[in-house]
Amino acid sequence: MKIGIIVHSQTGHTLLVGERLREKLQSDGHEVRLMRMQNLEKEEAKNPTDVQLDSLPETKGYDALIFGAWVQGFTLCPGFIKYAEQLPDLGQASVSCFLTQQFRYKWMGGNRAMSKMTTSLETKGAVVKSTAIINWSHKKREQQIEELAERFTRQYKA
Ligand SMILES: Cc1cc2nc3c(=O)[nH]c(=O)nc-3n(C[C@H](O)[C@H](O)[C@H](O)COP(=O)(O)O)c2cc1C
Repeated sequence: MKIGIIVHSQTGHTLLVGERLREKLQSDGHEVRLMRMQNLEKEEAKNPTDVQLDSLPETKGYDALIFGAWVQGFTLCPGFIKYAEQLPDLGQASVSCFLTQQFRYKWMGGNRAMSKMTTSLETKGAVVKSTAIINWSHKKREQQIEELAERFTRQYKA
């Protein structure tokens, strides 16, 4: 399958998870494109309207899409909200989502951010199949990333 992984990553954590996922998907025989976007200038803007993105990755032309973003101020980073708002209709596409966050527990912003992330994509017609949250300071972070790559990859037929 042709799979697009689209991540918003400011300092590189979410990108790194995207890279791990790409490796796993590729080793299963998929054709994968990983696309990263970042905020320009006001890097930690709190309001999506104040965010300027360096790119708007294309969602067309893939058999499956995976989105990644991060937790900012106990909710979804505004850069991803801004990106999701401008997306075209995703036409019932099955998508998967993941988040990274610094804190060890998902209830410290992760769950709330994931709920926003899935809603923002569902508003565009997507059907969210799988979700995952990586807690960056958790001692089992490596295991979390491996589990994510394994579980997400299992959904697709090579
Ligand atoms: C302004 C700001 C606010 C943040 N707020 C939270 C938060 O509420 N909860 C949390 O767990 N991590 C928080 N973080 C940490 C990031 O979610 C974490 O470092 C994430 O992995 C960054 O992803 P990136 O490296 O892909 O940009 C915050 C980071 C920044 C810069």
